[in-house]
Amino acid sequence: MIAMTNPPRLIAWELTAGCNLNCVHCRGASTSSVPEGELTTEEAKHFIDEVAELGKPILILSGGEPLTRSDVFEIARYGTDAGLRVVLATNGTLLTPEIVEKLKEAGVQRLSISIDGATAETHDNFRGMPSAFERTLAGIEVLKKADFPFQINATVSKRNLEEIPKTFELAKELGAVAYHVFFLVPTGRGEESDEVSPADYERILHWFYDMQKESEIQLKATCAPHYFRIMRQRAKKEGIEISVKTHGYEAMTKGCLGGTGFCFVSSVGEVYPCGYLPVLAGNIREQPFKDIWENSEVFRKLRNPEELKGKCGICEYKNVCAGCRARAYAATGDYLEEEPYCIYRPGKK
Ligand code: HEM
Ligand SMILES: C[C@H]1O[C@@H](n2cnc3c(N)ncnc32)[C@H](O)[C@@H]1O
Ligand code: MET
Ligand code: SF4
Repeated sequence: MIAMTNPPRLIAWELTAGCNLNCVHCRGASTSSVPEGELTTEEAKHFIDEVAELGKPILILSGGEPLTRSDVFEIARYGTDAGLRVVLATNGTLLTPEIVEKLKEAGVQRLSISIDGATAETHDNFRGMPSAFERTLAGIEVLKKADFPFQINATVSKRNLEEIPKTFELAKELGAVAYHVFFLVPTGRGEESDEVSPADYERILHWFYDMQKESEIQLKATCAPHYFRIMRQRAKKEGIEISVKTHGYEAMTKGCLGGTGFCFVSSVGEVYPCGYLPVLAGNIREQPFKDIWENSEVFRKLRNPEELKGKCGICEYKNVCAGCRARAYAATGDYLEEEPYCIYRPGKK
C-alpha cells in the first residue's frame, strides 16, 4: 500500500530576498541589493495554482521584505482567490495607510511584525537601522487605525534575552492578536555566538509556558521544538491534561513541522524544509510542487522519526519534539543528528 502524504498546512514564501533593513540575525542575509532570478509574477501565480491543487494551507508571504516587491498585492489577491489563507510577514517599517488598504483589498488576513527589543536601542541595533523601532511602531499605528489584525514576532538571542518578557508586554499593549517567539537559528547572518545557552533556552521556555497559561492572546514558540517536551513535563507535574482549552493551538501540533506540515520556498523557487535548513528538496521551476512535497528525499526522511540520530533518536519525546533540524545541521552538517541546544537527557522524565 502506498502511504498518503498530507498536504502542507503552512508555506512560508520568500517573495524577494531584498530588504530595506540589514538585521544582524537575518536567515536570508538580506540586503538592499536584490539577487537576480526572482520568480516572475506569472511564475508566482503558477506556484499558487499548484499549491491550491494540493491543499489549502496558510500562505505566508515573507522575505526579505515582501513589501519591497511591487506585485505583492497582485500575488496576495491571487492566493486569496485560490482559496488560501494569505498572511504577510513584514518588518513594519514600510507600512502606510495606502499599503494597508491594498493589503486589505488583496484579502490578506493578518500581518506579522517583527519587534526584537522593547527599547529603540536594542531593536535598532538588532535590525541594523537607527530609526527602525520608531518606524515599526508608526506602522503598527497605521494598522490599528485600519483595524487590521497583526501579531508580533520576536527573535530570542543573547542580544535581547533579558528584554523578551518586555517585548511580550509591548505586544499586548500594542493590541497584537498573537505573540510568536522565534529562537535564533545560526544560518545566513545569524551567528552561533548569539544563540542563548541551552540553560537559558530552557528557562525562557518555562517562562513562556507560564505566560501561555494566563495569556489572553495567542502565544507560539517557533524553532523551539523542545517547548513541546517542556509543555508535557510541566502539565504532568501539575496534573493537567493537555487540551486546546488548557494549552491553546500548541496542544494540537508538534515541535518542528519542517517537511511534515510546513515548507519554505525561496525567491528563486527552491523548496526547503524551513527557511533555516539549507538542504534542498527541489525547485518549482524544474519539478511540480506536488512531486517535491511528496517525494523529495529530505522530506521523506523528516517524516520518519526513526531516522533521528543521537539522543533525539532515543528520546521518549521524539514524536512531539524531534529537535531543530536546522540547528543540528549547522552544528554537525547532518540534519538528522541530535539537537545541540536541548539539556534534556532521554529517560530522565
Ligand atoms: C496562524 C497560525 C500559524 C501557525 C500555526 C504558524 C506556524 C509556523 C511554523 C510551524 C513555522 C515554521 C518554523 C518551524 O520550522 O518550526 C512558522 C514560521 C514562520 N511563521 Fe508562522 N504560523 C502561524 C501564523 C503566522 C502568521 C499569521 C505569520 C505572518 C503574518 C507567520 C509568519 C511566519 C514566518 C515569517 C515564519 C518563518 C518562515 C521561515 O523563514 O522559515 N506565521 N510559523
Ligand atoms: C519571520 C521571522 O523570522 C525571524 N528571523 C530571521 N532570521 C532568523 C534567524 N536566523 N533565526 C530565527 N529567526 C529569524 C525574523 O526576525 C522574523 O520575525
Ligand atoms: N522582513 C520580514 C521581517 O523582518 C520578514 C522576513 S524576516 C527573514 O519580519
Ligand atoms: S530579518 Fe527581515 S527585516 Fe531583517 S534583514 Fe532579514 S528580511 Fe530584512
